[in-house]
Amino acid sequence: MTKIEVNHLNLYYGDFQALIDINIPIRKNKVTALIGPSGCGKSTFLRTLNRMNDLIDNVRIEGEILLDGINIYSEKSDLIQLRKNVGMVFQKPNPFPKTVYENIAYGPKIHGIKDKHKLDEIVEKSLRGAALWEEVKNRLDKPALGLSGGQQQRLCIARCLAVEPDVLLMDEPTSALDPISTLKIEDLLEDLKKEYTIVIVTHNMQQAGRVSDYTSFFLNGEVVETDLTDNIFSKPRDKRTEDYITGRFG
Ligand SMILES: Nc1ncnc2c1ncn2[C@@H]1O[C@H](COP(=O)(O)OP(=O)(O)OP(=O)(O)O)[C@@H](O)[C@H]1O
Repeated sequence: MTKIEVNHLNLYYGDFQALIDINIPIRKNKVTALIGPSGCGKSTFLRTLNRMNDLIDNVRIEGEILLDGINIYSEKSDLIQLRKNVGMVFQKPNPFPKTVYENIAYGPKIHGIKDKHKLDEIVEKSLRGAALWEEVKNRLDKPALGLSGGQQQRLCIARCLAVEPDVLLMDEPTSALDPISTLKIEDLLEDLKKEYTIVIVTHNMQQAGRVSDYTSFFLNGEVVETDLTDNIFSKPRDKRTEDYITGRFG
């Protein structure tokens, strides 16, 4: 089942066209990896999925992105609701300079939840969802910035989960982490996709192979091909994909 359908998406930074006629179906409860050489538009594309590019000057977008069949770029689209439904985790963990608890409770509070008991529940559930609860349950009132990098990144995932999104966007979420923390996040993705639809940008080909069900290969602002990850890695249809995954360029 398709969760997000991208139709004829073009994106321009001023005169420069960074995305060219992108068409990708993003399947519900699957992990879709976006791969491709530096500067080919992966992050730009990821940001179109929750309209983060709206925050950048001089960006123009054509085409449509349907989330559950509704165009997120239509005038009627509710941006606050969209960013709640489509959460984002960045390359570098970016917890707020607050306690572990406050990092998670912040979003639900903004969305109107005030009851302490309910907030406690959300904090525990979100931290469990991000496989972090056991490590932090005794230090909820301690600064989040005192956690290790890998813990901080799982905290950022928990912070997304706290507002009950449907989709998680991850922009190279493990590139700043050590191998063990990376493995923890990769394992976590396997669990998270039971409830969420996940789109992940990764430079790491092995990681794409390990964690994703589908892969889209980007090159110079275009999608060369999208297929089951197994097919992309074992029998790509396009020569350029083959050259990239076998390390001939990029
Ligand atoms: N805010 C911006 N203003 C102008 N051009 C931009 C902006 N952000 C990105 N670009 C350009 O758009 C193109 C795509 O960039 P993007 O960051 O999406 O690529 P990427 O595939 O994610 O790269 P990387 O793997 O290095 O992160 C690049 O040529 C980049 O220079």
